[in-house]
Amino acid sequence: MQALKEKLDQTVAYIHSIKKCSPKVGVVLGSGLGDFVEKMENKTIISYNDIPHFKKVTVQGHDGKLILGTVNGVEVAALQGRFHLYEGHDMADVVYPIRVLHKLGIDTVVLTNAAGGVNLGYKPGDLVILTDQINFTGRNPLMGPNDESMGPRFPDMGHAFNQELIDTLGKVSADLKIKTQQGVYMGVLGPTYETPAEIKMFRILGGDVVGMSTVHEVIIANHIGLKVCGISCVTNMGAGIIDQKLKHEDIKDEALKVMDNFTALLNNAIAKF
Ligand SMILES: O=P(O)(O)O[C@@H]1C[C@H](O)[C@@H](CO)O1
Ligand code: HPA
Repeated sequence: MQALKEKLDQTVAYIHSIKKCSPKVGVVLGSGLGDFVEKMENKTIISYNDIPHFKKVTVQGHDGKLILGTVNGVEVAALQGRFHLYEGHDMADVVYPIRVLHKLGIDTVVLTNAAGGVNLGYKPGDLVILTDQINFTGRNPLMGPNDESMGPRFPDMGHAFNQELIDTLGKVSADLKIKTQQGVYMGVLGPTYETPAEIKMFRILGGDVVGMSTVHEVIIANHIGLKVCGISCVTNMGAGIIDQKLKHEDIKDEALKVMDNFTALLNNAIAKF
């Protein structure tokens, strides 16, 4: 098997052959949240299909493009779409884009997703600044031999989401009068949505939102020393809270409805990161 470092070198060499760049902030855009890139400036767009060692995107609402550009003068690399374990990808492929962003030079990553509301005080359309996570997938991307040059064998996860970034997001949302919540992301494998009993259990366990991504990206980003923050868009209430049949199409549409607030929050926060 080709060594990870060699693969990363090839991927980054390809990206630099299209555009020399040194982004400060990386953004991963979850289901239905890809339109964030509309407001980016000086854009270079690269399809995942052309990027060596990137997999194919299979989930609707994930365009599969890397957008290099600027946001309020800050150099940003935005990933329009991600890979999920439930698609059948290997864990190494799921977290590979985070490694690529790191190798491109970012020091901060913003992980975004569509999620179900578990906290009964939330409602669809809420933006949730993530304060912590529960990895309920039973899988960890750091299983296997550890490369000490990338990070420690036993990474501390006591501050997985960076407090300064959380504070900045909170302050920017208050200044913009955009209502946000703060809460804990419960990461599951999917692809089934939850049963009402599972949602009830997640609430008891301390989850505020539930989704099928993000937790492994957070682990890798912490391992390699990135500053991490996360925003969930509550696209639906978790199963059993209201009588609603969950469909991915509706989830995408719901995410689109909050795009203006989501973009304003993120654009203004990035300028202060
Ligand atoms: O990539 P994210 O976490 O935004 O995608 C969510 C979780 C599932 O992939 C899908 C379910 O509708 O949307
Ligand atoms: O209710 C949900 N459960 C899991 N993942 C999700 N992604 C959006 N909504 C949900």
